[in-house]
Amino acid sequence: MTHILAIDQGTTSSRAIVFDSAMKIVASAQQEFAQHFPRSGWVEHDADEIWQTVVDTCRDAIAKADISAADIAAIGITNQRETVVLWDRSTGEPIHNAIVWQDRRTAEVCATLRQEGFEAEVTEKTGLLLDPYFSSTKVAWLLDEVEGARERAAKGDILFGTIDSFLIWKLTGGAAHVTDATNAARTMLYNIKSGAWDADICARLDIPMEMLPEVKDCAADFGETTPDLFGSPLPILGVAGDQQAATIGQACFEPGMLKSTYGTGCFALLNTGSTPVTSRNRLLTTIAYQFDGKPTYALEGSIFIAGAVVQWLRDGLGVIDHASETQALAEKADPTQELYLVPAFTGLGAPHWDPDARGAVYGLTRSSGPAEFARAALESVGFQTADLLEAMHSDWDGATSGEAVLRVDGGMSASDWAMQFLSDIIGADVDRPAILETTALGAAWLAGMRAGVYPDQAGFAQSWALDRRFSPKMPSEDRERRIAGWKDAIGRTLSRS
Ligand SMILES: Nc1ncnc2c1ncn2[C@@H]1O[C@H](COP(=O)(O)OP(=O)(O)O)[C@@H](O)[C@H]1O
Ligand SMILES: O=P(O)(O)OC[C@H](O)CO
Repeated sequence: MTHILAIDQGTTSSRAIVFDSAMKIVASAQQEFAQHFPRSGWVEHDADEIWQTVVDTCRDAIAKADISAADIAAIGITNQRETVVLWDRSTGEPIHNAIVWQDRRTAEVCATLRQEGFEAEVTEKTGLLLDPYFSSTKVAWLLDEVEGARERAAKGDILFGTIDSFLIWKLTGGAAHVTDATNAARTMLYNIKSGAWDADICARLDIPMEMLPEVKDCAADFGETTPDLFGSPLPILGVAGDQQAATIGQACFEPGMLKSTYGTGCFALLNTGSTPVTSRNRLLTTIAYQFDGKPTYALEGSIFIAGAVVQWLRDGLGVIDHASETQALAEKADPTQELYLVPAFTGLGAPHWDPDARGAVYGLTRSSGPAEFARAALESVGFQTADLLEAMHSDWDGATSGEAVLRVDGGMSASDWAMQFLSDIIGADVDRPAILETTALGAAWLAGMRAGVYPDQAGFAQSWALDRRFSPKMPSEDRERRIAGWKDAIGRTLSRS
């Protein structure tokens, strides 16, 4: 029993990864599932389909690893956060499609609650902003729209959970209705300071507390899978939301340590230690991880478009066939042209939070072509990160102490060009680890540590290995000019400007 099975349930695909006793990946399986867009701005998933992809990929990964369930010491789960599932306690059937974190259907409700002055209380208690991104208003929407749901929820017959919670319910055959503190922290119903569901917020949104799961540490006993699923029962011993799992996988365990994950979007988390820091710059305060009942907090900045700007070059403009071609294009771009591409395709996230802004390109000349666009696209990710780090530094003194290093992961961190520009523009070292699967690694470590097969926190931190460090090379006057150019571009793009 030396292997660990990590389930990484993401927004577009489910993955299962088997790690061996040395925390090395031995096999993995991945399945995409359908995205449903019933109306403009609405995004749904079929939770049953997600469940099926999770079971299939787990079985597949176990088979590929050429082991049996009896060789697996524990399961760790990491998941897309905020997405809401409501299901029937007696049948385990979802009562509606899951409403995904990207879904904007509760924008008006949020605006009204904000006008009524509710945001201060929400931020004070949950560390979040009154935005449709988070779970709570989606839960309220479902209780309003599905006939009889609120009454049944009040009797405890309908349960709420984020994806981790729903998966655990299914994996354990309905034996456990639980979640972990990092997922709870994204619901906008959980008081991150007192560590409890907040009765006032639940009452204000008319959400019966009977439907909420029990909240546990990230490394805890979440239940055991039914024996029929994988051949023998497996304990679920680790759970964390995907961005928190990446923070853990990157071993950002000390205050001041910072990671940024570059997938479709980008999520940067700065460990601020045992005290929650309130942002003056509209960053989120969240729980990075929780052990022994003690939360460690983080400031989080979310950017909606990172790798997706590269997808746009491929699918929208058609100037590349593969994401990796951006490197060669950027290298041959005309150095005298300074294009600024603001990828506000779906509005701007932190620190601007402008849902109505739309994308723009500034500085075009007659000789601007694919190479200049590719370079501007990669640069936009660095500039957006610089905005987040500036906000973090202004929010928290600890962010500037010690050796400032940004640890990166996610698909886009494979781009050497983008990572060098990132280092140049933030003026700090950027470290890319040997294992880029940091999200799954984080979940696996939580479970393996709890099972006693993986090292403790200090030992795990020591095992973190560098692939490559990118250090700033850009002269400071160039950096200042480029940042000023970006700020000007952002200022022109904001819908309020
Ligand atoms: N070599 C590369 N250069 C630039 N961008 C890349 C490269 N490889 C992948 N990407 C981008 O990374 C993203 C995929 O990263 P991934 O971590 O798999 O994302 P997600 O988990 O959000 O689906 C895509 O948007 C893709 O455009
Ligand atoms: O599934 P991902 O990797 O796009 O991550 C989604 C985030 O958890 C949303 O907050």
